[in-house]
Amino acid sequence: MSTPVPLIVKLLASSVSVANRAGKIVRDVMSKGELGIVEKGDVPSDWIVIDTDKDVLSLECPSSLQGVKEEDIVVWVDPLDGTSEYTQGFLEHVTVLIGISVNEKPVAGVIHQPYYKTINGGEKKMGRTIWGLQGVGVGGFTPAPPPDSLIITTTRSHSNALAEKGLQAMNASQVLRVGGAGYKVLQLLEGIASVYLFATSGCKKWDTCAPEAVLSAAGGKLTDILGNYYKYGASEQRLNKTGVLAAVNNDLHSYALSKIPEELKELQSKK
Ligand SMILES: Nc1ncnc2c1ncn2[C@@H]1O[C@H](COP(=O)(O)O)[C@@H](OP(=O)(O)O)[C@H]1O
Ligand SMILES: [Mg+2]
Repeated sequence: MSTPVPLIVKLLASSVSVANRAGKIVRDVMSKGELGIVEKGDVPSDWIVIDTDKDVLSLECPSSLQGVKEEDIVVWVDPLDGTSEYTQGFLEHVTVLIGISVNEKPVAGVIHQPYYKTINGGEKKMGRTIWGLQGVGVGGFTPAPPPDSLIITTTRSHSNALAEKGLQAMNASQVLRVGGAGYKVLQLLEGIASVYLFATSGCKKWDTCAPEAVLSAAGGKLTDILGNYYKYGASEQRLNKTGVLAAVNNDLHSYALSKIPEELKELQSKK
């Protein structure tokens, strides 16, 4: 008799399949040029996903996650992160996010890019799926070390005076303005940017849960601009009031945190 697959691994494997299908639906909707409303009970049968990703299903579950029970888990889903960019045709920025938290902490997650193109032997493939699992690592792509100079990635469509103040204080060699929390964390993981900074409120739990899970599985860190972790329990407020600060390793995170002006931290903590 084979041993049962631990719940977290099963959930992550299903999330990979769900994200792949969701990505296909996003592409189909875009190519038809219409956003329909699906009534409850009228979901097309090909939207129902029953398969699970075989590679993820065979991952070894770390001992710390083996005994996790259903009531300890909250899943945060953003079916279309980078919405403004989606409507404006910046399709590479769009992601499907599924974040799995256990006892308020993101431990596993999926970032799917529906419009990522690969050409293999002349054959074009659309979409790629990146996953992370605490204590195991990440898959679906090849991580790269951070750039040599300080490159910040930040919002393209939701900036304000506070966000700009934070950016100025970084004195970065370059600021990249792109859409979506998922895409910005991928830029960190692929060595395109060093730090993700959004020094104001606006992001929600469903924007940061999967990116935080994937980033931390790769050794990175995502917090608010005070350096505190967000909690992902079901009763937590949806809004990440005190901004986002993320980096691919602890040193870069501490460095960026030290550069955020106290005045800005105080303003955020009083909110
Ligand atoms: N001022 C604002 N108003 C509404 N949503 C905001 C916001 N600032 C940030 N967000 C949220 O943060 C996510 C990432 O923002 P950005 O792409 O600007 O970095 C967005 O996800 P969506 O694109 O899924 O709506 C959006 O939910
Ligand atoms: Mg979003």
